[in-house]
Amino acid sequence: MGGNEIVLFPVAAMGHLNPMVELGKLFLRQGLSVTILILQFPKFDNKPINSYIDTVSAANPALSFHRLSSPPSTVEAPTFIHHFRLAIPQLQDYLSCNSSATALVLDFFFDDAIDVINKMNPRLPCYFFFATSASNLAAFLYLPFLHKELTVSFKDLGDTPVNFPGFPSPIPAFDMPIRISDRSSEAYKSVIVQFDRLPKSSGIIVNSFRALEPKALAAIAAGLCTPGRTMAPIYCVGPITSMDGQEHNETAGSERRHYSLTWLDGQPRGSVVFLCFGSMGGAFPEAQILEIAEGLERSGQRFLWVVRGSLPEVDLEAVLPEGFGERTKGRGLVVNWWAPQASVLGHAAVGGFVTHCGWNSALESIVAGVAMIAWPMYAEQRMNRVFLVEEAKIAAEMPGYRDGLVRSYEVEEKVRWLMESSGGKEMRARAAAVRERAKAAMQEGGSSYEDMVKMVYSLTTAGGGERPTVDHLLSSTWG
Ligand SMILES: O=c1ccn([C@@H]2O[C@H](COP(=O)(O)OP(=O)(O)O[C@H]3O[C@H](CO)[C@@H](O)[C@H](O)[C@H]3O)[C@@H](O)[C@H]2O)c(=O)[nH]1
Repeated sequence: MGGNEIVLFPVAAMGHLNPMVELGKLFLRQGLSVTILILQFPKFDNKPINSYIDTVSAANPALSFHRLSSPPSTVEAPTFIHHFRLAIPQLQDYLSCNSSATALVLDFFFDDAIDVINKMNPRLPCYFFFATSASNLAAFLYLPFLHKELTVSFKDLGDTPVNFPGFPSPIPAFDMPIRISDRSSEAYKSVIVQFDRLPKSSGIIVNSFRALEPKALAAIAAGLCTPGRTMAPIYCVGPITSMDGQEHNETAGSERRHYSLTWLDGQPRGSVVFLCFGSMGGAFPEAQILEIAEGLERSGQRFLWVVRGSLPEVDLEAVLPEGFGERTKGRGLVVNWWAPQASVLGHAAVGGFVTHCGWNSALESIVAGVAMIAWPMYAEQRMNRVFLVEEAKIAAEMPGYRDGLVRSYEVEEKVRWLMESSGGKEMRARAAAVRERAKAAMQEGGSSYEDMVKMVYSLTTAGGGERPTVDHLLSSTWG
């Protein structure tokens, strides 16, 4: 298969870049060559992204990163989608100068490119990588159809349950992403166009596994989400997670090991609640930081909490209640801005995870077999909350997240419930069982493995030739 170059184009933000880099590594293991295009968006926090790329490049020299230069902006406050659109000519240039590219895998936010690429080179297969759940894919694929059925915006429907074929339970309209809550907005219109386009690709790669989301995958396969249309094949090859950028943190005794991991070494097995709210937002106002601190203190539980303020470095002394550090010494650790989350979740001392429900966080928790408390914040996270709480039943909802301020007693009660109650114990056992199903999917003969075989076959032979030999998909993350 050597010589086949797969070009990956992720959104250069951790939650999108990280899984696509992992996908690239899986392709490398199948004998394909891989180039990852990087287009930085000036408004993102690019420092951790650059250091992540440096670490990954050093550990995987065969993975080639190619940086596209930033196009000059033509609008005042560009979104990364505007920014990307302006860079499409650079993507075309790259592809026309690299005739060895045999397939292109685009982040699903870069749907605009497909029309241009199809015109430029109709023989180049173009796939999308869908960085969130298959259940969300089912819902979004149906959106262009629902649009014709509904006459009002989600924002005007309050808690009215909205049914999407394949989404395991109805979604309260309030829980649809804010970006698409107003049907007259540009963002909403572009999402309708986006999910009209995805089915026309050569395939959609989903970071999930079949045993986790059977209803969504069955509905998509039966055409219920795209009635009357041809639908691209779905390859469900996850959970793809990684500890990259964290590798040096793992080994006990390593000088560069993150201090949160060393601290966890001294905690009893399964005793610590980990709180972390993603890589893009997750910044709380001071009032919320105070409520969390008081709740954790009163809960009596052990905790490891990654605090994000509006600036990269929070003055912890100034924002935490006076004497908090002293009073929780030994049983609580507060980390500023960033901790190696996947490694933390994989540490035996961690027993629960309070999360913003970013899909990578959910998958990392599943891979670690850790139950969650769902505190969704933005993007599609409230939809993920519906799935994790109501369908998978490996998360419990943090009350109060809808009110804009979660109160200290809510934090206290929920954390205690997860760690001490029999209901919490059952949920933790369920999470451990889901981990085993995820692992089975990634092993030779498992569903994600088989989907990877099909995908590699489709990427490299365009439907002809032998069934490719594929290495199992398990990485070091699985321990
Ligand atoms: O202190 C931190 C914070 C984050 N992470 C890592 O950063 C990634 C975060 O990804 P995710 O949980 O998906 O959250 P976001 O970065 O917020 O991801 C965006 O992209 C996801 C995939 O589309 C969506 O599900 C989210 O809603 C959206 O906010 C994960 O790998 C974490 O391990 C760390 O290692 N340490």
